[in-house]
Amino acid sequence: MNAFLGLGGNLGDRGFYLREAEERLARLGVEIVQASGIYVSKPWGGIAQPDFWNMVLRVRTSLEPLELLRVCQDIELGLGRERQIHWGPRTIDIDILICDNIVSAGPELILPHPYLEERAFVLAPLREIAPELILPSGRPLREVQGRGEVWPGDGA
Ligand SMILES: Nc1ncnc2c1ncn2[C@@H]1O[C@H](COP(=O)(O)OP(=O)(O)OP(=O)(O)O)[C@@H](O)[C@H]1O
Ligand SMILES: Nc1nc2c(c(=O)[nH]1)N=C(CO)CN2
Repeated sequence: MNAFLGLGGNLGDRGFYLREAEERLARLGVEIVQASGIYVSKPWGGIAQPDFWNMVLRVRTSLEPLELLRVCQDIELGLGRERQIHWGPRTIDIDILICDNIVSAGPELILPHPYLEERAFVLAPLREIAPELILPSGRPLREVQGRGEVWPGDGA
């Protein structure tokens, strides 16, 4: 399965958590095919909190989508992610954005990610690594901006 993952965090050493999440994914059966640069973004969703660092990975894995979700959640927990406020601050969040052309609306996993087209902090790094991508809705990625302020960071 080919997939895109969205990573982000806004607590602690944000560069460390992004790098560490990438390394742990690779160790747990998720091959990193391509990684975007790191982007800095204003918090999306209306909660006052520190700026985020975000990036997107193109990955390949033999895991099923729900298995991939578990791996992502285990890494989040291992890196000190605590679920407190919905859309609130966190050390690391790993969202599954797209898995092949799988569409699912299960209780645990919604694919494609429901806010994919609304989040500039996801669309900007995705555009860097997949500029020709046609989004699951049929819209070309290059024409979709989403909402929110995002700019290329200077790396970790
Ligand atoms: N595509 C997906 N990727 C990751 N989690 C998902 C997805 N679809 C549904 N979920 C579910 O969302 C639940 C809440 O996830 P989480 O606490 O990371 O939300 P959030 O990061 O605050 O918000 P958001 O998912 O909008 O980024 C998870 O327990 C997971 O079961
Ligand atoms: N800029 C930005 N804003 C967010 C982010 C994020 O990763 N980046 N994640 C959220 C919860 O998933 C809520 N808001």
